[in-house]
Amino acid sequence: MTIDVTAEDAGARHTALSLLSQQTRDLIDAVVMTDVPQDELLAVAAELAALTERLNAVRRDSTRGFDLGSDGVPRHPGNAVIGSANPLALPLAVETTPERTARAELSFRPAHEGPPDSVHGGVSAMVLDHLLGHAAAVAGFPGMTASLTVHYRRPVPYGEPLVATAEYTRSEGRKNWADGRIALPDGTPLVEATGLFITPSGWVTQGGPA
Ligand SMILES: CCCCC/C=C\C/C=C\C/C=C\C/C=C\CCCC(=O)SCCNC(=O)CCNC(=O)[C@H](O)C(C)(C)COP(=O)(O)OP(=O)(O)OC[C@H]1O[C@@H](n2cnc3c(N)ncnc32)[C@H](O)[C@@H]1OP(=O)(O)O
Repeated sequence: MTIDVTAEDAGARHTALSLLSQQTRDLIDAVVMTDVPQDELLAVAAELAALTERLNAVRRDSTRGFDLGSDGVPRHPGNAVIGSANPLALPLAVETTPERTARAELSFRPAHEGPPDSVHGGVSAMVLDHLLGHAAAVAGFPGMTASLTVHYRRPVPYGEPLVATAEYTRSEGRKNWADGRIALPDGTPLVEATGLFITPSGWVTQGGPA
């Protein structure tokens, strides 16, 4: 079966994909938290296998594209952190200032658990990696993460409102740095990070990632 997706309204299709992704996030959390009997687990697994088959009826050859706007803001529906069409993404809704900052309100979910009752350190690092890179990009310096230094100050709770912030700090040639943190709403820092984002030489002449 083939479907000409270009014939569909792109906005409506994106809305539908976002809805499917959100439903899948809810499903993931339900799987992590469920306590239904074993027979029911097996029955749901069989239904899910059938649903997966329906989605696989028409598959893309490559993942959804990445687009960096002239404002430095990435548009990337398949992204693992911000992608509205990626069930693994929170998704993070990032607010920016053109000068150098990025900010997002977020709440982690049970599926992000690492130590008991708190968020896996790798998940926190992933969020900060993205947000720091975002801050560098809106400052005019998009780049690939070369290094990320993370300091874990306090356990990060899931299911509670948190705030992530990042700020571009400086550049040396193609090397660009940003700092950021995940904090409680009252400003108490939980995780702090510094990242080095290197603009690949090809991007300098092309004006951004292809
Ligand atoms: C939405 C995210 C999509 C992914 C990113 C795409 C676009 C980004 C643009 C905007 C997006 C906005 C927000 C989000 C942005 C980012 C968030 C997450 C991004 C990622 O998730 S990204 C995946 C993980 N990331 C990689 O997959 C990198 C693999 N790697 C490479 O692609 C190369 O390795 C590269 C490009 C890093 C450097 O390559 P290169 O050839 O340009 O560098 P070169 O060797 O010329 O060195 C030049 C100078 O940097 C120093 N230097 C080099 N590497 C260093 C290191 N690691 N540590 C410390 N210093 C280093 C040298 O010592 C020299 O220093 P000096 O000039 O002083 O001698």
